[in-house]
This record gives sequence, structure tokens and C-alpha cells, in this order.
Amino acid sequence: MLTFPCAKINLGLNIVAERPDGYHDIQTVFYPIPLTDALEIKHMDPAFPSDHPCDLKVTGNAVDCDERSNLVVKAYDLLAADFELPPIHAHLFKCIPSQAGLGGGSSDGAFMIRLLDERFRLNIGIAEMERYAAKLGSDCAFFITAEPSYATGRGEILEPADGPKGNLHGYSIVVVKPDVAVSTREAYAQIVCHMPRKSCREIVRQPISTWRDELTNDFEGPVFKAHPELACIKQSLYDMGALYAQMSGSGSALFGIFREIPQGVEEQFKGCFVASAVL
Ligand SMILES: C[C@](O)(CO)[C@H](O)COP(=O)(O)OP(=O)(O)OC[C@H]1O[C@@H](n2ccc(N)nc2=O)[C@H](O)[C@@H]1O
Ligand SMILES: Nc1ncnc2c1ncn2[C@@H]1O[C@H](COP(=O)(O)OP(=O)(O)OP(=O)(O)O)[C@@H](O)[C@H]1O
Repeated sequence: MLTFPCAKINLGLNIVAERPDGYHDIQTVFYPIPLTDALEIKHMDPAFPSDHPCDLKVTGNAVDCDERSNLVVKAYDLLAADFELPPIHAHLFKCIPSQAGLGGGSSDGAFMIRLLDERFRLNIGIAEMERYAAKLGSDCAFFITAEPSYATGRGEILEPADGPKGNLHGYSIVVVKPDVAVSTREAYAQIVCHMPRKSCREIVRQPISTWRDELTNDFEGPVFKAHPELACIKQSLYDMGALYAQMSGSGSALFGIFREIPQGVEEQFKGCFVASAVL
């Protein structure tokens, strides 16, 4: 059985408070984008046994962690602790860039939960799958439904966000990821928390023309200071006609929302990972 874990962007991201558990309370709107990995599972072939009941093969882009730490295997282990799962082979074809703020690893973990639930008829239910996913990472719960969501808490408390779907339908997105890796943990450590004057949830209901002046990602200040080239990419997206441009999550990917995909994006951002799609 095959599935396609998608990436996300954050439309606005405010880090509002430090928590006693070492995490931060955030406010953000998660929006799924059509940039995907591919994830396949099948029963383990007795002719090719493995020392772990979830034998993972990764192709495409390299993932900088060992097999057991991969969120696909962690998702299997999490469910195997509570459900009887047969041994499986899993194949992850990795396309979503890592350390990009696009939630690629989180998506793989959440889609694995969905895949195991469906393939082995576990009947876990959405709310329970979201609870399992939140144990894998703060971003993971969103990917269980991958519907536009307003997220609070660590990022795992989700409510539907209908505004951006209507606002963004038919627009195009360009994602640019330079060869800069940003550690999410280190990025959070740079932040001075504060409440935004207006919630991103409200702003994304307004016309896109207002987003440039009102919607903010609190990571941009410290991350752009450490990597000024990211601010240049954001400015280039605006120069190419973006209606709105922002860094996603803690970076280093940036995205621009356009009426139509502009000419020459590949040439403009030579050396970067560049993807574009209609939303
Ligand atoms: C930056 C975002 O992408 C915005 O959507 C997410 O908040 C990141 O979520 P994630 O990658 O799933 O993060 P996790 O794997 O849960 O946490 C990685 C590290 O980021 C920090 N972290 C993460 C989420 C959060 N709400 N507060 C935090 O302080 C913690 O130091 C944690 O050890
Ligand atoms: N399936 C996976 N794909 C990518 N990275 C994974 C995966 N499983 C575990 N990881 C580990 O998690 C780290 C962060 O994951 P990833 O790069 O996808 O997140 P990110 O781009 O920082 O997104 P975000 O912070 O928005 O969740 C990687 O550097 C890698 O070590």
C-alpha cells in the first residue's frame, strides 16, 4: 500500500510563551502543499527477514538519521506497543528537503500511522491517531488529516482554518530551500516570546493583499540575522511578483504565493531546491 506524505507551510507563526516542559506555545496556521515524499509498506518477505519488524529502505534524498530514529520506524514502534502488527518492509522515497521547516519528517511519521491504521484495519480514529502522532513530534498531529489548521499549544492542538483555503485556491506557490540547515531546537532557543497583536488565524481570513503588512513568522528575525541570504531570497520572491512571501517554520525554506508561477524561478534561485505548484 502506497501513500504520499505532503509538506506543510506555516502561514504566520507566533511563539507566544515558554513552557515548563521545555517547549514553546505557538500560534500558527498549517497549510498542506503538493510537495510530497512517497511511502510504501508491504508484509515482510520471509526470504528477506530483518532484525527489526519494520525494515525501512530510504531512497531519493538522504535522511541524516539512522533507521531506528526515522519517524517512519518510530511510528511503527509506537503503534506496535499497543496493537498487534505483522513485520513489514517499508520504502520511503524522500523528496521533501530536510531541515527546511516543511515538516517532511513529521509528515512521514503521521502518514505511517494512517497507513498502518488503514492497511491493518486498526480503526484507531482521527482524534486518537492525532494523539499518537503528537508523541512523535509537535508538528505531526496536523498531518493526520493534513487539512488547513489553526494550531496552538506545542502545535498539536488543532482547529479547522477555512480562511486560507478560499483565499489561496487557484494561486501558485514557489518554495525555495537554499543549502542552509536550521536546527529547530536552536531556532526556538533564540526566540523572545510575545503575544501577537492580531492572531494569524484572523489575518489569514483577510484578503492576501493584507498579509504582507500583518502576517509574521517570529523565527525570521533571528534566523535571517544568522543567515542574511534567506532575507535576500524573500525579497527576490517579492521582486518577482509574490503577493506574500515568508519563511516556513524555523527555516530554511521560503515560499512565495503568486497569481501565476513566474518565469525563470529555477535560474533566479540556482543552487537552491526549487519547487512550484498550483494550490
Ligand atoms: C517550527 C515548527 O515547524 C513550526 O510549525 C514546529 O514547531 C517544529 O515542530 P517539530 O519539528 O515537530 O518539533 P519537535 O520535534 O517536537 O521538537 C524539536 C525541538 O524544537 C523545540 N520546540 C518544538 C516545538 C515547540 N512548540 N516548541 C519547542 O520549543 C524543542 O526544543 C524541541 O526539542
Ligand atoms: N522520515 C524522515 N524524513 C526526514 N527527516 C527525518 C525523518 N525521520 C527522522 N528525521 C530526522 O528529523 C530531522 C528533522 O526533520 P525534517 O528535516 O523533516 O524537519 P524540518 O524540515 O525541520 O521540519 P519542521 O521543523 O517543520 O518539522 C532530520 O534532520 C532527521 O534527522
